[in-house]
Amino acid sequence: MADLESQGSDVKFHLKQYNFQIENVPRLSCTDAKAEKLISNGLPVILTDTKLVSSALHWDLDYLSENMGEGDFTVFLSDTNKFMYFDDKKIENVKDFKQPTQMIEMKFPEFVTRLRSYKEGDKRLYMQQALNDTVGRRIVMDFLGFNWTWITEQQKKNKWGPLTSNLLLVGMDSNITPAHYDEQENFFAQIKGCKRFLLFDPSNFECLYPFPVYHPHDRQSQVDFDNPDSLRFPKFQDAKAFEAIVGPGDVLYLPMYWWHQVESVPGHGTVISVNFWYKAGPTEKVQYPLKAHQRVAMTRNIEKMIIQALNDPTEVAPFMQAMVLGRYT
Ligand SMILES: CC1(C)c2ccccc2-c2ccc(C[C@@H](CC(=O)O)C(=O)C(=O)O)cc21
Ligand SMILES: [Zn+2]
Repeated sequence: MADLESQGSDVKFHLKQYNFQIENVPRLSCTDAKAEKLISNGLPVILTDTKLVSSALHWDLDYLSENMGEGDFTVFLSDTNKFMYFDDKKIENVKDFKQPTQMIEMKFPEFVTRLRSYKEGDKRLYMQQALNDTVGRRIVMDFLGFNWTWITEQQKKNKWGPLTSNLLLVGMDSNITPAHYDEQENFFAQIKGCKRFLLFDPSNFECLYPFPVYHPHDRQSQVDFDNPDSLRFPKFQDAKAFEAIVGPGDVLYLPMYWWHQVESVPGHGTVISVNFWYKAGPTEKVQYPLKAHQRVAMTRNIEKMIIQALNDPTEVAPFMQAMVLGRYT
């Protein structure tokens, strides 16, 4: 991908500014031993030459419109540029929960028409759809042309579990996926346009204040990065971000449990990506001190146990406070 810096600092200028510390994620060739080492240690790295999705670098809205077939595709609509994930199975746990986005199904050509007729004030769109067998045969050929040899080798070397899905993501530039973490390993392949990732090590758990596990926004940060509430979230300013800007052909290794906020860089038009989510491998044997992501997994299990035992979300906080305040504090 053309080096962003060579496109002058205007790209940097477009990027939103935050007041936490930001360092760069390394950009390396996938043949570089340092890259292998980072991946095996569960550290993020941008790989510049995997050819993982070279067979799809010609994808654009017209090509996809002609070849994505007759299926329905999942599109999220938002009144703002933020597309916050929510688990609809947990909505009943939170009184008057306000859904931040609307999910609708539509044919690909309709999605393209709406994208192209977008004007200020309209709802923004973000398509997020697992690639399935309803797609046309050209897309199947492109999909089969992915560098499965390389990625399957990575899966084996790092003892990951099975590939669970390939999400096709087609969005508008300036769309933002707010900070969250996933419980799967992720090779994120950029096909068209640029995306800026802000990544945070799982040890930033205390700085990013995730919603309760029973909340529809489980795994998402409660902090509004554009207007952080320093009274409720005093440690947010101590968060330590790693920035990764990916363009066509780049693949970002996004380790499981790493927080990420994803911004589609303005001025590059439609943004197309495909991610490769892998289940975790067999849980590594426990060594002390526990790794940050193991603490996160443990915290989640304890929250789930308490919620199940009390069977009432509103009782969870008083229960935990009674257990800890004045006894462990
Ligand atoms: C925001 C959106 C469309 C969405 C809405 C409702 C439910 C789920 C999702 C969902 C899941 C994954 C992504 C891709 C990526 C973020 C990005 O590229 O924007 C990312 O986070 C990852 O690959 O882990 C994006 C989305
Ligand atoms: Zn994610």
